[in-house]
Amino acid sequence: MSSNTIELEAIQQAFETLRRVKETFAARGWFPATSGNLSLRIKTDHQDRNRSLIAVTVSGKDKSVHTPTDFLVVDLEGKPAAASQLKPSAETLIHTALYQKVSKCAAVFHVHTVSNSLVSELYKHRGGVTFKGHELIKAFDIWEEGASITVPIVENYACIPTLAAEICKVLDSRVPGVLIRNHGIYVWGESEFAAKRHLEAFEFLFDYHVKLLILSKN
Ligand SMILES: CSC[C@@H](O)[C@@H](O)C(=O)COP(=O)(O)O
Ligand SMILES: [Zn+2]
Repeated sequence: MSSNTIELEAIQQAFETLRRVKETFAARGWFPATSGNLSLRIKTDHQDRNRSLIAVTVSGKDKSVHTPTDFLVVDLEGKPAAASQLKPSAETLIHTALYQKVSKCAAVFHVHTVSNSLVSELYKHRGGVTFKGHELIKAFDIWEEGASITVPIVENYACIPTLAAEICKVLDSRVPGVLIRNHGIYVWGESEFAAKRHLEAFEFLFDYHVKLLILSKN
């Protein structure tokens, strides 16, 4: 089999995986008003990380609808790997920055939810939000009893290279996610499975926290 055929198959596989993730998250209402974006590192036969290709969602589409043009391939600079009319996510440079900065990063997911936005607004002044003693912290592969994690929060800069740089400044190797104030969350993992598990755990913690705050006010 030629390396072109292998690469083509890897691209198709990545698109299919992203399609399944997109469908699952859309069913949960995690892509309101065309927001959110997803990417996956494409497994190719070459080992050079700097030559990696990334499958990413096309910008501005209704992510609850399945079409033949929902994804495209970009390089680590965020440039389309082949001539295309399709526009990669406006936030592609955040994805590419994470693939370059986080070791073994293989998938990056971004969603806007009411709970992640509320938590980001409530705790931005502290630079992060801390969760302690939750069973679901184990989803981040942290197993000590009573463990705590702090999810960093950055300002929502309109300039994407600035936003990407700010995210890279606050990375914590134990915590695979960063909140952006009144915007959403970026989450990653060593596989699509791990990134999805991480995102579900973060969203559980945010929902729990917001509901606890409401209940404690009554
Ligand atoms: C329509 S609001 C959301 C966008 O501004 C952006 O934050 C977002 O998440 C989606 O952008 P996209 O270019 O579709 O990947
Ligand atoms: Zn966004």
